[in-house]
Amino acid sequence: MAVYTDVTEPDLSAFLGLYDLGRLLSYKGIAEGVENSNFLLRCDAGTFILTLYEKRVARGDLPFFVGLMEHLSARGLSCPLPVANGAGETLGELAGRPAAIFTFLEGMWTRRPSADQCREVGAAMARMHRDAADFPIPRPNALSVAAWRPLFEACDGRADEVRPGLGETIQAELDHLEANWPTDLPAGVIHADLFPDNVFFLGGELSGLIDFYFACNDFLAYDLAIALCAWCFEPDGSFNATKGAKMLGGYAGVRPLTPAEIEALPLLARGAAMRFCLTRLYDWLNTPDGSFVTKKDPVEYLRKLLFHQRVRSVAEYGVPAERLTS
Ligand SMILES: Nc1ncnc2c1ncn2[C@@H]1O[C@H](COP(=O)(O)OP(=O)(O)O)[C@@H](O)[C@H]1O
Ligand SMILES: N[C@@H](CCOP(=O)(O)O)C(=O)O
Repeated sequence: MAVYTDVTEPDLSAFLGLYDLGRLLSYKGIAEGVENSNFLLRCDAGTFILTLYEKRVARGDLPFFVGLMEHLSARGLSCPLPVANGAGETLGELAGRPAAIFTFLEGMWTRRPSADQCREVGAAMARMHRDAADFPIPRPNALSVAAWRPLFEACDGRADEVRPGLGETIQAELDHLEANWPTDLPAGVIHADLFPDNVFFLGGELSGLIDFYFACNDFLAYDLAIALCAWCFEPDGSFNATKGAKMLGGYAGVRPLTPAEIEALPLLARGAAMRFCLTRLYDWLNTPDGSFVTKKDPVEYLRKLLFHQRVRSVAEYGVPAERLTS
């Protein structure tokens, strides 16, 4: 579930009074999501999403997230557009939380992505990178390589409760990643969580991207590495090279990769697998039993990490390097 904060009808009606959306017709909490409380709103003016920002989202970051969605929408990328109230403000306060209203995006996310959908996601990501290139607010990645060891240490030596030997594998991998992480790749604004549940499809076509709440400045190819992890493995844990080829080809068709990015991709993918293994591990160990939040399996990302550790070149993701450059 993701409704951590209750909203009463009088409070919501008063909040909506600041907007030009007509009367509140109905509202209900949305079960999906992890970070924030989301509600589906119906008003005279149509259907909208109300988001209440919860504790894990820093207030100081909200102008970056909301501003980025405005910026990308203005460039024609399909993503939620923050709705301004009568005073021209897109961020307000409701039920003691920062709150914003967004346009509703039609479509559904896919649980079993096809190879063609992987290609569409790769291309959409590249367009997002291009469209965000002149977004003026910076936000360093709070979950990049420097954050991984502290996150692991915050797990208090309990990794082996999840799987015997996991702690040792993570230690060794952190040593490798810290010693070898690139310092000089093309960088810009990345989504940083472009998983299947954050991409909507409608009638077979990609209809939009949502959930920009991990977006930040980092290496562009790291975003692609995250998506490779999230989209191109099958439920049995095997890597699907057809999907990998489509994803990388879709991206490079819009924004060709540099030779340095291509060489770094297996390492970036190891980092991506480590990042999601660690955040899931932390949540796994720290989410109380009986909580409404669905815990995500850290071992899924351990397996992906072990796969990427064996990859020697991008060709093993399904596509020869020369097809990814201009
Ligand atoms: N603009 C939108 N249009 C349609 N549905 C949305 C929109 N924003 C969020 N949702 C719905 O709310 C769910 C949770 O949103 P998300 O941003 O992923 O939350 P969280 O940041 O808490 O993970 C999504 O899976 C989707 O069903
Ligand atoms: N994609 C992350 C968790 C973040 O969840 P989201 O609902 O905000 O996309 C993971 O799978 O670990």
